[in-house]
Amino acid sequence: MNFLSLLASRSRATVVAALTAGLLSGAATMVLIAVLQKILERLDDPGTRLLVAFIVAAATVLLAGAVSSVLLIRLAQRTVQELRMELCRRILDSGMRRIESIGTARLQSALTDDVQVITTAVSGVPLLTMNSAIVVGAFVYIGMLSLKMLLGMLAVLTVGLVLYQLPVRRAGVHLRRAREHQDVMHRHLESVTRGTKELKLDRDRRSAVVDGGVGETGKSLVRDTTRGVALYTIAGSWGQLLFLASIGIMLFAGTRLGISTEDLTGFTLAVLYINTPLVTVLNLIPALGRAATALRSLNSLELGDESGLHVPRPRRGEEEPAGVALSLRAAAFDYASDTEDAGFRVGPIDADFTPGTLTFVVGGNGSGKTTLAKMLCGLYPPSSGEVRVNGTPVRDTGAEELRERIAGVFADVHLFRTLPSHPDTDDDEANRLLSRLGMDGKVRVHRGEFSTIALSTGQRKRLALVGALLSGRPVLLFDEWAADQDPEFRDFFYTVVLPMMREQGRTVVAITHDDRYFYLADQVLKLERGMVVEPADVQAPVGAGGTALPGRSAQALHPPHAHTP
Ligand SMILES: Nc1ncnc2c1ncn2[C@@H]1O[C@H](COP(=O)(O)OP(=O)(O)OP(=O)(O)O)[C@@H](O)[C@H]1O
Repeated sequence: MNFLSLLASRSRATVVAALTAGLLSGAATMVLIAVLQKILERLDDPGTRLLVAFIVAAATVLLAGAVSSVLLIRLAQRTVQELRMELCRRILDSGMRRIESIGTARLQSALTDDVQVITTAVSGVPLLTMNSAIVVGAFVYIGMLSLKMLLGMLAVLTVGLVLYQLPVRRAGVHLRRAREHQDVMHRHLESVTRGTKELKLDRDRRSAVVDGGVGETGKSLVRDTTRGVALYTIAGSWGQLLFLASIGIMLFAGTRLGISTEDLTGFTLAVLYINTPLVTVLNLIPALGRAATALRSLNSLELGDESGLHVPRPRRGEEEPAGVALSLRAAAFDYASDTEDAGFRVGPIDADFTPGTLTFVVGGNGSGKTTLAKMLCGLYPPSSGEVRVNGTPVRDTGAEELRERIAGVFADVHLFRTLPSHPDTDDDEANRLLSRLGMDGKVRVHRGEFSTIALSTGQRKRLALVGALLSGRPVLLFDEWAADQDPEFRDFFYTVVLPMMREQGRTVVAITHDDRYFYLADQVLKLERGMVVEPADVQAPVGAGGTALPGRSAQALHPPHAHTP
């Protein structure tokens, strides 16, 4: 995707119409200069015909230019908006690993800085087109006056363009470097916004991030941006200088070359007339250079390629069993290593997760629990082996087919203000659930939207749980949901919520470290260094049957029944 094809790809018809109007404006410019020249030759009595010609030519220059600009302004603004939407879609269409390896700082930078730079350049396109048309029109006029003058002009311009390339190339190098500094800058800024608490507590680190990180990167960013833009400006001034020099050369050498005084007047008039449009065009070139760098940077993200996972959904609309069984068959996921060492492998794992069962995935930190969950959800395609949905390999159905059956609450959950849309969900049901989770008086749901999400970490997770339960998805996955909950709600989660979901025929998978509840599970998958190992005997603790909170029976919860999308 380059800058012009970006515009042209949106609406060819608009581009063609805008260019036609631009060309008309350029042609009218040519006529206008010719008319001006004729008027200058007969200043004592220009006559009505010249007056009418002047009015028509001037009106056409302005009107055609305005039409071209308006068409391009609309197109430019729509292009930027579509670019932003496309970028969001492509990010969400990309494989999780790709997103993780790009990192949030770079994605943020793409969605804000790059799109902003492109917006600036795209907004300049109408001016650029209109003024370029005027410049081209004037050139054609010069050619019509005298081929010698046009050739002389083109010779000067060719030398100018060749020399123009030198600073422009160098400017490109600086702008590309500046773009890289910008990514680093976003990483530092992310530390400031996400690590505020830690930075407030640690003066040395604060100084390292602010002075060393933001400060030093900022210096490099300022240096390379300034050099890049300055070089473009110098190149622009050089172009303008050559243009003016061509007037001097023509005026001094023109008569010796056999060019008439009238033609030389016309030439001077044309060159002076296009001086302002030319300066405008040359001033817009740095913005185009920056936009080209931003586009290259967007292209280098290589988004939207979830290899092997994007296949049509052949089973849409067909009858399916209410429950969804997931299974892993020799499924393994390999993390490539950044260093010389071998990366980390989770698997190969064979496991079944059947409807109406509760599986606990347990193991030490870094043993591979979350990775297994991501494979099971279709977020990570297995490096080898397969994930199956109701016995059909995901590779045959597409990961989307799997993902649409799962509601997950991950350890680093992002809470949306709105509940997942589900036909059976109503506000009352959501509010009943909120009340069961001790959130009444704090949060209400109105028209599917939480009244607030400015809550504690544990409370936000309760809201995410409400969303998952109301989603009606047949598979539920919780990654250490209870870790942030107080003992009362932790107990409620394990002894009421999870068994209730199981009773409804859902396939429930919970990653946990809470060994006192392991006895509640139908199966416990224990991971060690990426492999499933035999768990130690899981015993029901004394009095385990009485752990449900008084008055909070499974029946009192009333979440909707599992359904297939
Ligand atoms: N984004 C990543 N890039 C590279 N390697 C990773 C990444 N995430 C995890 N790993 C590797 O995979 C291993 C397992 O990570 P995973 O998050 O699955 O562990 P976990 O059992 O969920 O740990 P925890 O209990 O701490 O959440 C890690 O030890 C690490 O070596």
